[in-house]
Amino acid sequence: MATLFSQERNLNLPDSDIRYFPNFMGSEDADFYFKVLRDTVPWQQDDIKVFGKVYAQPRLTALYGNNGKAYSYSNITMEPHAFTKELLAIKQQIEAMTSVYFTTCLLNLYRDGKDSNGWHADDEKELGVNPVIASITLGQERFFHLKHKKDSKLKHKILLEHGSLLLMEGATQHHWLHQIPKTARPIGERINLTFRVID
Ligand SMILES: O=C(O)CCC(=O)C(=O)O
Ligand SMILES: [Fe+2]
Repeated sequence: MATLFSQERNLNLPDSDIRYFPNFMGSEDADFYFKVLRDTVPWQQDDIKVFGKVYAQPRLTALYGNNGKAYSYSNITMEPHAFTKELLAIKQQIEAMTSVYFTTCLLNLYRDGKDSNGWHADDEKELGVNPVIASITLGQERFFHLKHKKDSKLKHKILLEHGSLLLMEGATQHHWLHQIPKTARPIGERINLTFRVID
C-alpha cells in the first residue's frame, strides 16, 4: 500500500542518520497549524552572546515542554510553556511514527529571508548522547544546509517544504553541523518546530 511515509527519503550521508518526509502532514493541516501557531505562540527575541558581543537573535523563538525542564544554548536559557493542544497533536503524530516520546519543542519563526539560524549542532548535554530531533516545517520553504565537521568535502542542501518532517538521529549531531542561511529573495514567514527529549 502506498502510504504517506512511502515518500520517505534517506539522505544517506556518512556518519549520520537523517530522513526526510515531504508530506508528513497534509497541506490543509499544515496551513491550519501555521496560522494557529503564528497567532498564538508568545514569540520572543532573545539576545545571544558571540565572542563577547551581544546580538539580537535573527529569528523569534519559543519553548514548550511537559516536564518543566529548561533548555540552554548559545548563552540563552529558555523556560518552557505548557504544551498547547495543537502542539500535542503534532507531537503525537510524530510519536506514532517514531516511538520516541518527546518532552520539549523549540519553535523558530523566520520572519523573512533576513532571519536565519547559524551553523551549529544540537549537541547540548541535556539532549543526551545520540539525540533524536524531529523538525517540522510550516509556511515558507527554506534551504537546510549540512556540513561534516571534519571532512569539508561532505556537504548537503535540502529544501524543507510546508508540512514536512526532517528526522535527525544516531550520531548525526556528533559529526555534522546544520544551518538555515539567509536569502536575498523576498519570501514569507516560516515556522519550524524541533521536538527533542530533555532528561
Ligand atoms: O529551522 C530549522 O529548520 C532548523 C532549526 C534548528 O536547527 C534548531 O532550532 O536547532
Ligand atoms: Fe538545530
